[in-house]
Amino acid sequence: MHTTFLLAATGFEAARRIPGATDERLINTHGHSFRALARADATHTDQATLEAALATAAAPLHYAQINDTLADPDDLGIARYLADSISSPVTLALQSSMRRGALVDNNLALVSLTVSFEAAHQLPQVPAGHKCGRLHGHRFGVRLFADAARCDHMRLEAAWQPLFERLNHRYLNDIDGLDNPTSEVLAKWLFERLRDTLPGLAWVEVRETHSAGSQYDGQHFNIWKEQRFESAVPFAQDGAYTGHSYLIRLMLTGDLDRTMGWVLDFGDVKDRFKPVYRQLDHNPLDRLSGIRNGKSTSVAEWVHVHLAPLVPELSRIDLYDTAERGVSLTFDHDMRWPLL
Ligand SMILES: Nc1nc2c(c(=O)[nH]1)N=C([C@H](O)[C@H](O)COP(=O)(O)OP(=O)(O)OP(=O)(O)O)CN2
Repeated sequence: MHTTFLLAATGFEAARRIPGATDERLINTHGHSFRALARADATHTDQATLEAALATAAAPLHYAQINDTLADPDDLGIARYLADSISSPVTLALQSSMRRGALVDNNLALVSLTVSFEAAHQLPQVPAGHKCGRLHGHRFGVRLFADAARCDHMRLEAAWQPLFERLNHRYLNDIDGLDNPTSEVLAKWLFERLRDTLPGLAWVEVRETHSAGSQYDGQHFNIWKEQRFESAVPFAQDGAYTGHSYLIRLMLTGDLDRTMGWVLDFGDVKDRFKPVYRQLDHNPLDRLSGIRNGKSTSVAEWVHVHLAPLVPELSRIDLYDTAERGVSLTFDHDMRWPLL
């Protein structure tokens, strides 16, 4: 059993000022390229309706002064306005800048901070010859989510700063608690250090590479591995084909392997996906045996059928055919959120 969610994203350019903001820069009129991502249960709506509803909701804000439309023009106010403007229930994630965002989902309201640091590390437990056993490094992406009723962006920034100073331009293995610095261990390390200073901390994300990362919420670990495949799909009644560069995100939930310090090696996720990937990439999707049609929901379901026996930890599949449109199948209730 799984739940199918539809994903739609849009962007808008807008100005705003936030009277009384704790961040004084926001009191003056300023502008952003906003991005909104809506997710709706497919039993309540269809893709075209969701996309049209999101576009209609965002239209009054595009090239406008948000204060003319909204009494509460901060990220949370905008996210709530967009969510409330869509007739089906949606989870709405709003990004106002590279760093700051908000997420609303029924009664849940979160603020987010996206940051990064650069560091070197090596994984001492991996088998000989594994590339991650060598000294290497990353620009690690970090995203923090906290309850908006108890925390704001300024508190997130203030809590992050001392951790940034401890991590940036360091050899992670030298830091107490990070002798095996997998992204899971790092997410837990960050969560445990932020929990006491950051009221309402919900979860911490660590993006280790362009395609892989992990999340920790104090109890559960989720990891993800993304890949792209290039495929043809029919798009008209007469069967004419178009093509997409699909992005698939495989999310896994599980306990940490005590020795390895990870749920499953990102490389193993990629290897187990390989036989499925080969059938998708550079192929017409509607001709795959067992696929209902070329629609993204049927492609994601087909991937699930073929991959779940190979990856029992699989808890969610996100599949985007464009940057603005996708589906998300969740096999575990907790995976409704976090949204990526
Ligand atoms: N579950 C985890 N698996 C792996 C971790 C980790 O922290 N948790 N870390 C590594 C390596 O450090 C590596 O740098 C990242 O792995 P991977 O995604 O395999 O690397 P690439 O981006 O180079 O992968 P490609 O998809 O082949 O480009 C390994 N595993």
